[in-house]
Amino acid sequence: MLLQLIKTRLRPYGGLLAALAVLQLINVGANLYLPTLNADIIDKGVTRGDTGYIWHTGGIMLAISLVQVVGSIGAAYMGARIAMFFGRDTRTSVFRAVGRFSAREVGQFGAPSLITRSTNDVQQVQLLVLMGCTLMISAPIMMVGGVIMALRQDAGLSWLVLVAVVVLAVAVGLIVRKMVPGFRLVQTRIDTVNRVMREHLSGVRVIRAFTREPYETGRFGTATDELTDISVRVGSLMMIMFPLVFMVMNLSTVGVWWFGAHQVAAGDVQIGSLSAYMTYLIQILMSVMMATFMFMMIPRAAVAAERIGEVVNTEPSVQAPSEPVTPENVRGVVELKGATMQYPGADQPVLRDINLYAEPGQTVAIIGSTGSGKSTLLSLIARLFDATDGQVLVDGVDVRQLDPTLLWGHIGIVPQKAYLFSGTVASNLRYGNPDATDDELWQALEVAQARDFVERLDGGLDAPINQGGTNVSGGQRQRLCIARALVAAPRIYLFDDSFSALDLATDQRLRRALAPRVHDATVFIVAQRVSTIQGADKIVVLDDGDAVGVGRHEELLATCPPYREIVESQLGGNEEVA
Ligand SMILES: Nc1ncnc2c1ncn2[C@@H]1O[C@H](COP(=O)(O)OP(=O)(O)OP(=O)(O)O)[C@@H](O)[C@H]1O
Repeated sequence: MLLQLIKTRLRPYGGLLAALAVLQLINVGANLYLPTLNADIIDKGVTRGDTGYIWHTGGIMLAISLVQVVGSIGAAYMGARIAMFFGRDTRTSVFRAVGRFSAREVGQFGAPSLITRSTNDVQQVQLLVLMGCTLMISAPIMMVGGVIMALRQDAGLSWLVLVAVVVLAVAVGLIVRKMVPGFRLVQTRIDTVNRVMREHLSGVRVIRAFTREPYETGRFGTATDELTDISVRVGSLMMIMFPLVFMVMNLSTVGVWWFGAHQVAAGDVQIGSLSAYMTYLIQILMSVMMATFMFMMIPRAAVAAERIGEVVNTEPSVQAPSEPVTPENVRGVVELKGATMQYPGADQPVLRDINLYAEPGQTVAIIGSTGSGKSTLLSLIARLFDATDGQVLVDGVDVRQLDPTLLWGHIGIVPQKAYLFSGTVASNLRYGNPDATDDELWQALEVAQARDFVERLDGGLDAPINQGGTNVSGGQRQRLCIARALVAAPRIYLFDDSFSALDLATDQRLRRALAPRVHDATVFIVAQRVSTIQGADKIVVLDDGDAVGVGRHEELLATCPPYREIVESQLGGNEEVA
């Protein structure tokens, strides 16, 4: 997964990678040549007292060092650019994948995990790419080149290099194997910390009201302790690597001096060659150490890449058809034929065999007890979920055959949990219609009974709105969401309990103003209050997923006992209210 992700994402940067390879070659080539020149200065210049040779070779060394500096800086710059591009592209791909998800997939991963995956996980792989750009090319060349150059100096001590490299490689391999499961746990525990933190922030008022701070602090403490615990365990393994590398390096150096001194004494090797050999051995072991760095990062990046891959490769359950039907004009006729819906993992359907027909100009109200499936029914129309059985049709076409973007473009949804985006009142209202004029925004606000309060806001239409709309009241938020749907002027309106935060008088005024505005659209209203819906053309009474009654208010009063019960409980038998 890791390799595939890196390959796919780096494909567009072939040119930059080639430039990086050239710069790395220059850098490493210069690094490898310098000790040989140094040996020459000692053996041919210093020992023979040839000052001219020392100056000449020293000059060449200086020039090569300059080239090496240029190569090294250039390679670092290119590597950083490639890694940044990689991070940006991968984050974008995760963001796009999440954008295609239906509510089902978002629920499956959970928002905190999706955030960790698009930030921390991407960063882990990005770090590896950065390291890779710096070491992937230079470390192997340095290793192989170092071995060749060392052999050229003195073949008698090559067994030492071999032993050192094998000992290091085996030890590192064993440690890395132990680290992989640890890294997986680290990422999962970061998810948990994020989840607890998110819940704490969103529920801060409830936590205070119920004085549950000690409990929440405890919960957060446990989550961070668990993360610390596994991080320390993995970190300890990581820390073993450095002393190990240095121990091998130091022992090898002692070995070279020990055995080399005997050879110098016997006159088999010159002192300059031994010093160059020493430098090459250090270079070889340094490159093994650099490769070790990479190996340390690979397991964590592999886990992160797997988690990114899970998001990017998850097929959304709500799929766009391969050959979508694209009607020229959407009228907004909605029909449900035997629609049944069962959430994944649930024992039984939350909606059973729902049949319903609504056309433009009609208002359909849906009423029923909590959890009876009202929001789910609206979700089916908007194709936020697909019916597990039966059909949902818009203008006679199964919604699964329609291009989802086209369908959503004709649906104005006011969700039960009113949500506003960070920005201004105007930017929120224009969400579904960026070209709407200020006049149109004011008209929509007027219908939604929000004109007065927006006029009073500092800045009016340009008044700032916080993320989620937390700087306006629940009722104001609901009215802004209604206005937002009106500005988009869709063919089908879905109001999911959108009037619940309004007082009775405002609710009544809003419905009166709304009626002429949506008279040629198909309107669905989910409501708890009978007064909100009793004028509807059709009322659907849901009871535990079954439509136990469909008809007008008077009809249902006469024929549908569950409806009569609801009416009596709310209006005390006086059905003429509002
Ligand atoms: N994403 C989901 N995954 C699993 N079950 C769900 C999901 N959404 C809703 N449910 C379940 O489906 C049932 C119907 O939920 P729905 O939100 O449609 O009810 P509702 O009538 O709109 O309720 P309310 O009046 O409280 O808003 C509930 O029992 C709920 O627990």
